[in-house]
Amino acid sequence: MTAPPHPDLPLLPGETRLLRGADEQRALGAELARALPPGAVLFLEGELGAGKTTLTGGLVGALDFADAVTSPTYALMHVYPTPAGRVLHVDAYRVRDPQELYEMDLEDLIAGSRLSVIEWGEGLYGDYPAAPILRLEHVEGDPEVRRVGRVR
Ligand SMILES: Nc1ncnc2c1ncn2[C@@H]1O[C@H](COP(=O)(O)OP(=O)(O)OP(=O)(O)O)[C@@H](O)[C@H]1O
Repeated sequence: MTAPPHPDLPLLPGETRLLRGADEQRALGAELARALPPGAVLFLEGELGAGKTTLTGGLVGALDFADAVTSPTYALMHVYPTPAGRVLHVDAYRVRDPQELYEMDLEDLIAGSRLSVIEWGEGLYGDYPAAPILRLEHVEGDPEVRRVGRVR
């Protein structure tokens, strides 16, 4: 939790990228997977269809996990056992009480994972100050593009 911010990420804080098509979205996920160290957390914010699952698919794929990645919306958490270590994919959107996350022993799960991707985890931003936050957005007038910005 006291890890320094990650200097080698493809996006700097405040920077934004336009990604055309799911392949570019996956490619950013792959870059992030390579840059983030073991135990790191990546926070994602983005409406329905903004590309969170696609980006996570690229991230997990870069760690040599070939199976399909699906949205964790109905499961709260998916666990992908990649050869590089476990990747957690958590959707905290419907978790109103942060206590619920603590009761899952999330902190220990995160510490023992290669990477943890947490959607809508603002209740945890303070606990993981070094973790980057990405905001994924649709681009008005162009359904073939997504905007990805690093908020922190
Ligand atoms: N950069 C991009 N450009 C164009 N289309 C994209 C891009 N990234 C993802 N998509 C497409 O957008 C659709 C929704 O993507 P995805 O399922 O990843 O969104 P999501 O944020 O996970 O949505 P949900 O909240 O429903 O789980 C998919 O068809 C995907 O191929």
